[in-house]
Amino acid sequence: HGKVSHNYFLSFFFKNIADDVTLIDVMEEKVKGEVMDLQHGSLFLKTSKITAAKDYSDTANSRLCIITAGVRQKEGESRLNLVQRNVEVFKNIIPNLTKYSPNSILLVVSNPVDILTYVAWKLSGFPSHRVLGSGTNLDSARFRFLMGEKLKINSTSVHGYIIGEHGDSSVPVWSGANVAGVNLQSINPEMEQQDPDGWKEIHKKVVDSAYEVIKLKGYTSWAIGLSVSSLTQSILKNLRTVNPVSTLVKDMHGITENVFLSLPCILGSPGVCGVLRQPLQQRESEQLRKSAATLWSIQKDLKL
Ligand SMILES: O=C1N[C@](c2ccsc2)(c2cccc(Nc3ccc(F)cc3)n2)CC(O)=C1Sc1ccccc1Cl
Repeated sequence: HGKVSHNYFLSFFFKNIADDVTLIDVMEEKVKGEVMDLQHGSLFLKTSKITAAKDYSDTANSRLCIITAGVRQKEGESRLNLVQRNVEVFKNIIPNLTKYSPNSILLVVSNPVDILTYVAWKLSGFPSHRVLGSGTNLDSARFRFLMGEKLKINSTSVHGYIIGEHGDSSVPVWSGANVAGVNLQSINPEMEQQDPDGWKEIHKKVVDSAYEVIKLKGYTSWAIGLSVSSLTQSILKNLRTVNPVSTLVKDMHGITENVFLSLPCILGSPGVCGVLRQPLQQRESEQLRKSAATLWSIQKDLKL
């Protein structure tokens, strides 16, 4: 809602992700103005149809529905209270989207993303492979950027996954961090323990930099927009790339509840085509199970 959500998607238009984009927002005048302003740039874009929806019927037969709507966390508001307010917002959005696009894929970006992806799954009744959350895709992008800075190697060649719960409690999979298959752990085995070059510091910087951007500019838009654009491209073009996104992880890594957490997923036109079972250290799978329990303790009380 407001200026942030639409900034998310400028990268959409710059990267020719889709040829037909419909924006819908409770701020009807705002979205009408945004779309007009984008249409005036058509000469310079390759997105043939940009529409401001007057109502949900204008979103009919969408292949992919991206949900960025949500209320902002109030000063000192508990996460549970924020979630319940966002559940009310989703009770409006999800049934309307699925009524007009019953075969679409739902991609949730709104925070807290792992819980709201579960909420979208429950409210939509869709099979779990057609409901995913941006999850730790942004966390992992920042992680690869920071490792690339440290190694002076382009982040596209520095591989590494942050999995689990998006945000403060995310889990870096150090055993998988590598350049050209050369595991960073073998480059300096102590990185887990003494951590001479501050590798542990990198995961902390992933979290701290989120707060730093908020402090400096008040919100985040470009990195999340670009990271969601890349997920969208893989789905709409059936690229089958592997990305850390929030998916139903029940029966994986000893998790028994219906919760959504990020694991490496193969993304294509069906949605989540597969989930990679990474060998995790005891400590890593324990953190996933701890997050699963935390999310379930909130989810079980939600009135859906
Ligand atoms: O880059 C961000 N910015 C946000 C933000 C805030 C206002 S506008 C955008 C951010 C930044 C910092 C904290 C934070 N916390 C939060 C937790 C639960 C919510 F429901 C909403 C926000 N959110 C939203 C968000 O999730 C991110 S990524 C992020 C956040 C915290 C730790 C690590 C990462 Cl990789």
